[in-house]
Amino acid sequence: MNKKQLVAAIQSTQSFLCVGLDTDISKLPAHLQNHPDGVFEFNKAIIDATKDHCVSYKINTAFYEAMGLKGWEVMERTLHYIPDTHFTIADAKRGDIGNTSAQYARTFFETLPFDAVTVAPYMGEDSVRPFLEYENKVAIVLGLTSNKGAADFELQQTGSEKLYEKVLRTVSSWGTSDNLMFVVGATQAAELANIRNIIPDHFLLVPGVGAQGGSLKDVSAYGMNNDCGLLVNASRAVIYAGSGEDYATKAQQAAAEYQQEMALYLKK
Ligand SMILES: O=C(O)c1cc(=O)[nH]c(=O)n1[C@@H]1O[C@H](COP(=O)(O)O)[C@@H](O)[C@H]1O
Repeated sequence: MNKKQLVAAIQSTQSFLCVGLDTDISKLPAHLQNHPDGVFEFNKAIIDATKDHCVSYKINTAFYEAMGLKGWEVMERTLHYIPDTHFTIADAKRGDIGNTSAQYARTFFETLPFDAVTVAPYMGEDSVRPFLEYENKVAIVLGLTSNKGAADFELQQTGSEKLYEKVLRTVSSWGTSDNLMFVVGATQAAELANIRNIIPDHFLLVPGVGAQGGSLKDVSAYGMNNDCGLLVNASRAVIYAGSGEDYATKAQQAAAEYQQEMALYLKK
């Protein structure tokens, strides 16, 4: 799925919700704990329940890598279960010397046909470039993250600007708003107006609403552009909205609540 199709999906669904499939085996509802394919059954039910309320799914690879061989297989089946009307993100936060990044790009764009992968910019242009060489694929580069540690480097002043501002300005010159997006944490809404001055056209992947306390209202007020330009991710707040046998219904309700609020902001 490309940017144009994503914008059309946001318009028709009236949602810019990305559901995060951070499926933690220890948090599965009791009746799935001993199921031989519990993680996939859980993901399948969550996708069925939420697909009408969201436009994207983000699979955080850590939760699957932690399961070993079986985890990769579950991740692949989950990816193929997501309808192709939805934008798929591998949240893998990769980035290495050029030839290694090329293998990461192959992993997440060819072997596993995701639409996008999250990328760390620390190693510079040659580490990001291989992800930009694919048509209709997107590198989502970490800009200003949602965590406390964002203060350690990203928010530090480097000469006339903060480090994350330098990252946005420099990385955006390596590609286009078609093949690049940036991560900005919902907990960083105060910086969004400034971020929009630097990158007015790029989509932002915004994690940090729900469990991390970020405000959807503030993110929408300061982060939206003419294309919407936002994919707001919620993982735990949706997939663990319930913990019993009705977990999928509870997830649907949580996703529908986000979607209803998003529809209001899209109309503004
Ligand atoms: O790249 C990310 O997705 C990401 C960046 C960031 O700054 N903060 C952040 O929380 N994330 C991811 O977004 C998801 C947030 O999960 P919840 O806090 O449960 O909604 C997790 O998969 C995180 O790894």
